[in-house]
Amino acid sequence: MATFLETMIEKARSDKKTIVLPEGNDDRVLEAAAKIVEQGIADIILIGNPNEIASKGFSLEGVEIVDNTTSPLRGELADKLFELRRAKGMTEEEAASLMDDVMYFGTMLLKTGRADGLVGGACHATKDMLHPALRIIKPAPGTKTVSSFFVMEVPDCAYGDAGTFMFSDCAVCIQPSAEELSEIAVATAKSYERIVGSEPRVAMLSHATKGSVKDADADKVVEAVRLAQEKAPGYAIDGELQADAALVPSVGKSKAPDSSVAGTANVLVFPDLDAANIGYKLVQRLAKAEAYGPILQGLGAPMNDLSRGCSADDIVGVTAITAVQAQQA
Ligand SMILES: CC(C)(COP(=O)(O)OP(=O)(O)OC[C@H]1O[C@@H](n2cnc3c(N)ncnc32)[C@H](O)[C@@H]1OP(=O)(O)O)[C@@H](O)C(=O)NCCC(=O)NCCS
Ligand SMILES: CC(=O)OP(=O)(O)O
Repeated sequence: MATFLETMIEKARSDKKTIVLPEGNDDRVLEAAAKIVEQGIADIILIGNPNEIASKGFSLEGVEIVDNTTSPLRGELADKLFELRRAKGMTEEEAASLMDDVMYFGTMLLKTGRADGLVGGACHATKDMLHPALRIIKPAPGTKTVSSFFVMEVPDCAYGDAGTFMFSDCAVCIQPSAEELSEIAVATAKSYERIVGSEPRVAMLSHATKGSVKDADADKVVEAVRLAQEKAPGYAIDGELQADAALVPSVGKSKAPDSSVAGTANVLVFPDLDAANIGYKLVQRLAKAEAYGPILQGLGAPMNDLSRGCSADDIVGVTAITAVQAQQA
């Protein structure tokens, strides 16, 4: 059976999109760009200094290299950025100087339709790519809360969909309210359906299962479950569930016998960013899982982050997912 990544690569190839990789100064990004182009996954725009990139010796035939420090597009992109952000207090000088920032420059290539998606974050902290994403690309119409997910592929795992899961929100919302958590749950259910292609079973995680503990944190999840079920009655969404009750059929049956999700969850929604970010990194490192993401959901155009600990192959994977998101946009 094809792995998740093989499926994404095959889909990406079927209708090739153009993806910006803004961090042309990073060897892992150059290695990934060479692989992406060689495998026909996407057309790539690399941002960086062409001489420095050439000196690294990667096979980058067919890759468009744009130097943001000398590009003739700087003026046009700065003017457009100023127009977009002047009401929020940005000056013309600030917009012009942000063209030195590869994340802002790359985001403006996406905003002006020169690319279909962007993947960055190999050598930038998440907030450095979230700021241009949220300020320039902005939430898609009808979306209030932009959030993120990781696709986790856990080897030798009988839980979830034979070891495939989505974890959310591991990157964006620091301390989501019950309302925001319910939006995250519904958005991740939709993402699971669209990206993984099978039916989501969403567990909203807590340190309590079905009233076993009563406190403000557990209550927040209980309220989020109520709101999510109200917003999206067609999806299997349940909680509050502890992780073992969500994943393990026998524990689910004993702790939450009436739950439609307990013991079978493939989408895990964590109560806050601490739990989610720590949780995905533990599974990635201790269970040797592949972790693709963080993939942003709810943005007006596909723009995705990477962990600074990513490998070249992780960048290839996130680029393939971004290209598939661009096909679905
Ligand atoms: C996402 C994050 C950067 C936003 O920070 P912030 O201080 O709210 O950002 P700003 O106030 O500059 O907001 C920028 C814009 O985005 C909007 N925004 C912020 N978070 C948003 C969200 N989750 N969904 C939709 N819009 C959002 C704001 O309303 C604002 O819009 P406007 O300027 O057009 O009015 C912040 O929540 C954060 O740092 N998250 C954690 C990132 C991280 O370090 N993750 C851990 C490692 S992966
Ligand atoms: C998603 C994430 O945790 O990113 P980083 O490891 O770069 O902080």
